[in-house]
Formats: sequence, C-alpha cells, structure tokens
Amino acid sequence: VVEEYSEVARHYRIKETVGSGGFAKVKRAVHLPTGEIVAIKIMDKAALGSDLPRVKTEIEAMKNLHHHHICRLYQVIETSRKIFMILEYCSGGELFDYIVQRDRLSEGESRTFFRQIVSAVAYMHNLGYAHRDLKPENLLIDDEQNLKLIDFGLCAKPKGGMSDHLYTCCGSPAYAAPELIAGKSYMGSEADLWSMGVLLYALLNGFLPFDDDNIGMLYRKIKAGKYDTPDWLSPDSLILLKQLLQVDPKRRITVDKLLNHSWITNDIGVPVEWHSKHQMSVLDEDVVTEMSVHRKVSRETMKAELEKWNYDYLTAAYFLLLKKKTSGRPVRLQ
Ligand SMILES: CN(C)C[C@H]1CC[C@H](N2C(=O)N(C)Cc3cnc4ccc(-c5cc(Cl)c(O)c(Cl)c5)nc4c32)CC1
Repeated sequence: VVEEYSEVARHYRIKETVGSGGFAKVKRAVHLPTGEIVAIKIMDKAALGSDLPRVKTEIEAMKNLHHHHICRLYQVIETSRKIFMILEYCSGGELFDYIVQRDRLSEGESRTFFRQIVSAVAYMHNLGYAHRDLKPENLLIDDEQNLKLIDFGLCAKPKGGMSDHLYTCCGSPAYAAPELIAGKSYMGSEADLWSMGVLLYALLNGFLPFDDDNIGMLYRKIKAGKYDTPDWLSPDSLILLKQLLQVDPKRRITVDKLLNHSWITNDIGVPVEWHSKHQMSVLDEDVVTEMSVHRKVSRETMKAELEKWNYDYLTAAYFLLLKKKTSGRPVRLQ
C-alpha cells in the first residue's frame, strides 16, 4: 500500500481521519511546502465501483467552481488504486452539528448563514450548475465562521443549460422537492430552492419541516407541503418559508429573487453578493514571484505552467500560497 501513498506523501503529512462519507475517507493533512492544513478525501477505485462516475462529476464540477462559500479543490492525485482529492480544510465541522448543539439558531444567526448559502447557490446557478443535495451535512464551517458547500457528487450541469430537465432522482429524501420524489422531470435549480427552504426551516427550528420514519409517509408529507409553524417564527420568516416551500416548482421563488428579498436584507441593508471573490484569470504576482524563485524558473515559465490549471502540486501550491496571503500570513514556501 505504501506505493499508493508515495505521491501524496511527497507534499503532505497525513494526520488523523476526520470523517467518512459513504465511499470515502477524509483525513486532515499538512501541505509541507506552505505549512497549511488541508483535508484529503481518499477513495479506493475498486470500492467505488458504479460510484466512480460520481467522483469524476464532483472533481470536474469543483475545478470550475471558485467561490468563497464553496469548498476549494486544490489538487487531485490518481494512482493505480486510489483517488486523492486535496481540499480546503474546515475546522468547524458540519453546520448540522452546529444547529444540533444549539437546539436552534436565532433569526439573526440563521440570516447570516442563509445569506452565505444563497451566495454559493446563486453562483452555481448562474454558472449553470445545480447542487441537488443541499442539506446541513453538506455545509461546513471554516475557522472564520464562513460556510463552505461540499459534496458535488450529484451536481448537474444540464447540457441544454439550466432550463433543461433532469430525471435522475437523487439527494436525501427529507430535503427532496415534491416534483423530484414524484418522479417527474424537474429543474435542478428549482429543486435546490426547495432544499434551501428545508435548510432554512432547520436553521430556524432545529428540526425538519417534513419528517417520518416511514418513507411513504414522508413522501406524502412533502407532496402535501404542510409543515408546523412554531410561535417563535417571525411573520417575515413565515413569508420566506412559504415562498421556498412551494409544492408547485413554477410558483417557487428563484435564487435571483432571493438576493434582495426583504427577509434576506433585514437588519443588514444590502443584497447578497454572489460573484466570486476569487479571480482565476489574473494570477497573483506575489505568489508567482515566490513560486518562480523557489523553483528557479522565470516568471513567464511559471505563469505558463500555472495557467494550465492541472490541479497538480503547482496548482495546490498556488492556491495555498494565495490563501496565506489573503489570511495575512507570509507568502513563503519552505
Ligand atoms: C457525511 N458527509 C457526507 C461526509 C463528511 C466527511 C468528513 C467531512 N469533514 C468532517 O466531518 N470534519 C469533522 C472535518 C472536516 C474538515 N474539513 C473538511 C473539508 C472538506 C471535506 C469534504 C468532504 C467530502 Cl465527503 C467532500 O465531498 C468534499 Cl467536496 C469536502 N470534509 C471536511 C471535514 C465532512 C463531510
């Protein structure tokens, strides 16, 4: 097994396992050249079996998704038996656990988190992607209390654009839209907005709007679209939940309408900014300098290499040095 890890071990010191999701194991690791902490998602190709396409989907999607509320992919290492995804580390764990620990969140804290989710989803939808598995387990918290969206194994980029209908039923039942569980053709973006309604309900209440141990009963409740409204919910919260948890997808609010919705801007005053803060087209001069000096090549050569975006050790070093720079740490390679 050692030779399987030799490539990874060249640039990373692998630490403890921090979790496992289905067919993957996630470990904490240190990126040796920068000292930055990363998460490494490790998958065994043989064990993946029919799930291998899902991993390829996630990798291809994450290579195109660069947003401060989407978990960043730094590098992909594929050996004869394994696939390693080097990812942005999120020290705060899952939003799911955060809610459970607090019973439920205040409207203000729910708004802070929900705005970040809206920002990530608006970015994805405007790029033509639908996530299709939005839930608190797939939202991680980083060391600055920012949410990072993960798990793009089910995300779809319909060939014919966002108006194209999808057919594969997927995601987690409690968060699945009525049209999706009815087996009808559906729009990924519309299904995402329903899941965001379930997410907002979970933030504000600490429990799910539609829940039942019996899957048939659960589906009936989702299709009926009726949910409890505890007395701590404000009138504005009830209005927004009603617009998100619309059984008819054509009457459901769209993410663009969410950006400046009164509940979203309440107490904050400004609409949600969804454009990415990460400029991919322009390389950071300081990072290019450090990397070209460290590798003793010209800046032009280093720029040409970086602009291939191979998601190799150069891509990882670039992103991690850039992360150090934006966090105010020295842009240095060891
Ligand atoms: C239950 N889930 C379906 C999987 C679970 C696996 C551990 C993970 N984690 C944890 O559970 N901590 C407690 C620590 C932790 C820290 N940083 C992480 C950074 C990235 C990821 C990650 C995991 C998966 Cl399966 C992905 O596809 C992507 Cl794109 C990213 N997981 C992290 C992670 C949270 C999710």
